Amino acid sequence: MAVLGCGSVGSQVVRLLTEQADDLEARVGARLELAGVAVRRLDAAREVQVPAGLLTTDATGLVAREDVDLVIETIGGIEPARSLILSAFENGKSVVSANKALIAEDGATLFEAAAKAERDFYYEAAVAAAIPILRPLRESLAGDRVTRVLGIVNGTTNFILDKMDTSGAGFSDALEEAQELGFAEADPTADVEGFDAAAKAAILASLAFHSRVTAADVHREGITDVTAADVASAREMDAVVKLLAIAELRPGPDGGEQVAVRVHPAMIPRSHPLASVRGAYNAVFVESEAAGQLMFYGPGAGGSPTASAVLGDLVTVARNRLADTRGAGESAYAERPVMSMGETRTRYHVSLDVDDVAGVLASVATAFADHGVSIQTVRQEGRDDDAQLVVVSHAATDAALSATVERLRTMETVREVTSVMRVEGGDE
Ligand SMILES: NC(=O)C1=CN([C@@H]2O[C@H](COP(=O)(O)OP(=O)(O)OC[C@H]3O[C@@H](n4cnc5c(N)ncnc54)[C@H](OP(=O)(O)O)[C@@H]3O)[C@@H](O)[C@H]2O)C=CC1
Ligand SMILES: N[C@@H](CC=O)C(=O)O
Repeated sequence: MAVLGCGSVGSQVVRLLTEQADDLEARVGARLELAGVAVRRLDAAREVQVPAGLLTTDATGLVAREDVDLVIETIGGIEPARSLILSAFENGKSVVSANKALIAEDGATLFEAAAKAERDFYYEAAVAAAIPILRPLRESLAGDRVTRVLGIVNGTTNFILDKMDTSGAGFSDALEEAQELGFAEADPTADVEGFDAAAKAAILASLAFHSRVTAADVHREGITDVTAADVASAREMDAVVKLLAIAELRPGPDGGEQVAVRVHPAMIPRSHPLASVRGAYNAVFVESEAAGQLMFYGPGAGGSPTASAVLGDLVTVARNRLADTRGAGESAYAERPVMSMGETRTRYHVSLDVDDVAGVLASVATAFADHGVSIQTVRQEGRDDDAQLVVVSHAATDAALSATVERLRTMETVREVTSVMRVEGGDE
């Protein structure tokens, strides 16, 4: 067996493989021998003592070795991870990976290579780290019909939004604290701009709906524009702001079904199970026809939790290898089109700075009505120069809401559209 990468995740994989070698042998039925650990720099400080002579910078050579039949990829990113995984399959090895970015971008190539080589490709760690969610979607719920997946799948952004909610802090201060505590990376772009969650959403949607969904199909908005005022406004509604990954089956225009996938901040009622997911934790809420509502909760990041999921996959792959069989693979796909964001329906919370004059409420209501967006509630906050209207709509398409907002921006009585946020959960 070979481990590629020995960073946060790879080092914990190596640690568990070493510390639990006897238990793993008992569970698998054969000793899992570590043949090598590929890294970029031999002299880098490591969180784990790698057994002497196992570190190498020749990942390609390691993958091709005859005494390696399982490869664990924890390098991350697109290249060289993709070439190394493809090379592993070409050389007849099975692969376990934690690489959400690669699977969301080009999973199809990897699944086809695994199928052609008749080898396993498992990647439970790629979404929500320690939380078993991909196996339940692929196997446990394979006989049911999943209709919706709603997840908090990024620990960094959940920590930041939770901090903003509990302390009233603004985004920058909460991010700074997340970085000081080691939750957010020095370059937090992938997390706060929603790229990480979008990759996970693509993988969840693919498995939940047996469709091919890539990261490019996911509508993505991050949390950098979420303000302390948005969070306070959510609190007024007894709601909380979360970065949600949402994948759902929706009726398409031709009577068929489409897959709608998106990542954006949204207000959800505090009574919703996802509202109580605090700090850097993750949770995935699944709705299916027969089972009803299921929730999967736990640590969604970190070396050790992620290594737990990697090792789980490793045991499955090793058992399959011994039995000379392979898992179900990813071959059976329905061709469901991806719905454009404009057609996606949700509720909206719109805050406006307005002139405090007679008729302003009616003119704002008319702008919504003219675009077919039904209003659930309107409230005025403040007076005179400080007047604000907060409008919460019933479910409407994104296109209709965007057109409404454009109209509001042209109205003389509307000084500024200060915030537009989606509302999930509760009545449509
Ligand atoms: N960290 C987390 O909480 C989670 C991570 N993941 C996924 O796990 C994977 C690994 O993440 P993480 O451990 O955090 O990443 P790190 O950056 O901590 O580690 C990456 C490792 O890959 C090695 N590496 C980089 N380039 C090469 C190369 N060309 N050849 C050989 N080795 C190379 C690095 O070597 P060197 O040490 O010498 O620089 C390093 O050991 C990613 O796909 C990530 O998305 C999934 C869930 C959670
Ligand atoms: N950066 C991610 C960790 C890995 O998936 C997060 O913050 O959740």
